[in-house]
Amino acid sequence: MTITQDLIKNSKPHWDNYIKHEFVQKLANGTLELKNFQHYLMQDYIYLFHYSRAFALAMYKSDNFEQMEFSRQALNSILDEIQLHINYCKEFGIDEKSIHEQKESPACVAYTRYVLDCGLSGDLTQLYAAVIPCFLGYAKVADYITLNNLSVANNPYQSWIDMYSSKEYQEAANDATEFFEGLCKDLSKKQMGKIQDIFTTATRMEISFWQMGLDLS
Ligand SMILES: Cc1ncc(CN)c(N)n1
Repeated sequence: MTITQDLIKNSKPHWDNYIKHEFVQKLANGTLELKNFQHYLMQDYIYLFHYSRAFALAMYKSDNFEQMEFSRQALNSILDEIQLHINYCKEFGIDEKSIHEQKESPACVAYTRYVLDCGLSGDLTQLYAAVIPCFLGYAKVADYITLNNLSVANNPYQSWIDMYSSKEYQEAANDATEFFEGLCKDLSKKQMGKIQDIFTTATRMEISFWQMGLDLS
């Protein structure tokens, strides 16, 4: 069992509640109301802003150029994706002005500032423990939908599913996971306890993020 498989196992049942959340089920079967998806998408824009800050912090927390290069590439690809995200929002009837004018939801504040705090008060490995549930989790959500054939014909959210099932996203998630496992490999049992705690907390934050989409909170 890999380090990440072990972290996932120990974070159950939260991990399963994240991957199979009601928001995911509705997105897969096409019954998610547009207003819920729009709210989620708009908040995800803010989320991705702070997530980018987390990778900038990861560069600062790096011990060598190799580590710095990994986070630089991850940051570059998120920054490229932001424009795609804005275009994607437009397809779902959200204009750029309302994205910028919206208020950040409590779930988004809690999650993103938690991730940043892990990096500010901890080291690079702790910061990656907080971002891996996000990076890898969405690849697993897409796998869960596609491998179980949960998506329906003419699903309005198919492009979202396709984006996270894409070879590019899946490879990026695997690369980040491998990088994270490299950072963990010489940690003591006590240090791994802290990593588990962060990983599980970030997983619980992902559940709250889906719930925010459903509750329009
Ligand atoms: C909340 C959240 N978690 C994960 C992802 C996928 N990187 C995302 N866009 N937003």
